[in-house]
Amino acid sequence: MEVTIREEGVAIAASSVAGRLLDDGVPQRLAAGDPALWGEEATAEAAARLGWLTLPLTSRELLPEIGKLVEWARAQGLTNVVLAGMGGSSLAAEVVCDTYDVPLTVLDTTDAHQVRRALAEGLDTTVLVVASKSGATVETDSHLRIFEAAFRAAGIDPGDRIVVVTDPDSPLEQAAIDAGYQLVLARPDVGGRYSALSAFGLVPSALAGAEIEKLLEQAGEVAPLLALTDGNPGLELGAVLGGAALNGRDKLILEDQLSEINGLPDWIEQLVAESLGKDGRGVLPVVGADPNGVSDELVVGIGSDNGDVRVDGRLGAQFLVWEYATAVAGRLLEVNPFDQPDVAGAKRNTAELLDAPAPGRPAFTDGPVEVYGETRARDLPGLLNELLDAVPGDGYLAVLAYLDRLAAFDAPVREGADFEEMTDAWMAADAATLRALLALRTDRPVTFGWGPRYLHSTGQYHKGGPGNGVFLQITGVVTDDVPVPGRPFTLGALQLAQALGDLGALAGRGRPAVRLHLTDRVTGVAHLLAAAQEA
Ligand SMILES: O=P(O)(O)OC[C@H]1O[C@H](O)[C@H](O)[C@@H](O)[C@@H]1O
Repeated sequence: MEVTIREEGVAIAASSVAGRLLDDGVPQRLAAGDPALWGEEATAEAAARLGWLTLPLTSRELLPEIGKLVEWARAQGLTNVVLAGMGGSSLAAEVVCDTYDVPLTVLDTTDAHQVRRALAEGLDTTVLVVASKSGATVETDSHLRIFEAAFRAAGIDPGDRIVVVTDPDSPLEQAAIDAGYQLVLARPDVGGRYSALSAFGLVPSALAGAEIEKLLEQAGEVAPLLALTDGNPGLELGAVLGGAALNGRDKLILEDQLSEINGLPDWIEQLVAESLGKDGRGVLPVVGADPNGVSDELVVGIGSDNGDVRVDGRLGAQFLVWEYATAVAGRLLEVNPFDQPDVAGAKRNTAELLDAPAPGRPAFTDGPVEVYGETRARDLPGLLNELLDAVPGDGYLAVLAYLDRLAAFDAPVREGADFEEMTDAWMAADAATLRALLALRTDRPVTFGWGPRYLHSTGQYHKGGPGNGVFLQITGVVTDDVPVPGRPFTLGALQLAQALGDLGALAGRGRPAVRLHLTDRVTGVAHLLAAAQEA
C-alpha cells in the first residue's frame, strides 16, 4: 500500500500537519484504540466505534460461519444475490463484487420501478441479504416486507431465502429469530461506514462469490503499518486529506479510471462525506467528474497517475487505510468522525410527510417537467442558468435524482450497434448525464447522487458541512407502484416523502433547492438534458 504525493502544494499542506500528528502520538494512540483522539465531546462515542481497527483479524472468526452460509445457499441453487441495505450496509459489498466481477443486485432505493426489476430477476434462485446495523432503516425494512410477500406469493418459504446481517439486540435481530431467517450478527463497535471488512461487507460478497479471505489478507498485510510513525500509509493519507482541507483544498476529486478496483470512490464518498461533513466543516467528495484545475481541489487517483496524490493498494488494504485516514482527518478538522448529526432531520421530515404529503404547486411547467421551489426563471434553461449562477465561489452544485438508476439501460439501441453506440444511447437516457452537461458550464464541482442512497452518505455533508451547496432534485412519476406490506404507504409515497423531506431540510438551512418532477420519465430526462445543452 502506497501513498505518493505528486504535487508540491499538497506535499506542503500535508507536512504542515504531519508533525503535529506525530507530536500528539496519533499513530500510537490510534493503534491502542484511544477514544480521546477526537476531543472530549466525541470520546464516549469513539469508545464504542473503534472496532474497525482490528477487523482484519477479528473478522477471520466469521469465516467458518460465512462458509456454512455459502454452502447453504449453494445447496439450494441460490445464485441470484440481492442485497437490501443503505449506505454503509451495502456500499462496500457493491465495490467488492464489482471488483471481483461477481453479480450482486443492490437495493438501496425506494424507486418502485427499480425494485420491480429486482423482483423480476428470478425469485426461484434468489437469496435476499437484509443488512442493517440499526435494524430500523425504513428502506431496508420495506424491502424485507416486499420480498417476504413476493416469496410467499411464489410459493417459496422466506425462511429458506433470507439472510439477515445486523447488530446484536437490534429489532431486526429479534425479527430474524422469530421468522427463522439465517442470521449473522455484526460487531456493535463498528459504525456503518467503517464496516467494509465486517459481516456487512463480507456476507453478501461471499454469497455472491467474491474471495473474502483475500480481502482480509490484504487488509491484514497493511494493518501493522498503521501503528508506525514512519511509512504509515493511513497517517500519510490522513495528513493529505486533513492538511489539504485546512489549506482550502476541501473538494476531493476521486479519480479511478485506470484502477483495477471498481467503484471505490462511491464507498469513499460516504466515508468522507459523513465522517467529516459536520459543524460547518468538511470535505466534499466528487465522484465521476474531471478536475477543473481550481484552487480548492485535491485530486486523488486510486491506482492512477491522474491526480495530485496517487493511492496504490489492493481493495482490502484500501478499505482500512481510507478509514484510518478519514479518522485522522477528523482529528485535524476537529470533528467527530463517527457520528452523523444531520441525517436525522431529513428522516423526521420524511416521517411527517408520509402522514401528510404536501408537494405544493409548481412554479412553472416546461414540457414533461414540473418545477417546484423558489425561482424567477420561467423555463428550464433559465432555471439551470439561475442555479449555476447561485453557486458560491467556494461552493458546489448537487444533482439529486430519485429515479430508477437502471432505467437508462432500457433505451432503445439500434440492432447491431457497437459498444460506443450503445453507450451513447444509454447516456442520452440517463439522468446522471445532467451532471456532466452542467459541469461543462461551471468551474465549480457538480456532484450527482441517487436518492435516497445519497441521504445515507453525502446528505450529511449537504446539511452539516460548510453550507455552500446549491441543490437540484429530480423526482419522477410512478406508474407501477409497489405497496409495502404491513405499512400504510407505498414505495412511491415513501420516495416522494424522502425527496420532499430532504428538500425541506436543505431549504430550511437557507440553501437554494429546487425540485424537478418528471411527469413522464423517459421524455422528461431527454427534455432536461436538451435544456442543459441549450442553457
Ligand atoms: O445499517 P443501517 O442501520 O440500516 O444504516 C444505514 C445507513 O443509515 C444512516 O443514514 C447512516 O447515516 C449511515 O451511516 C448508515 O450506513
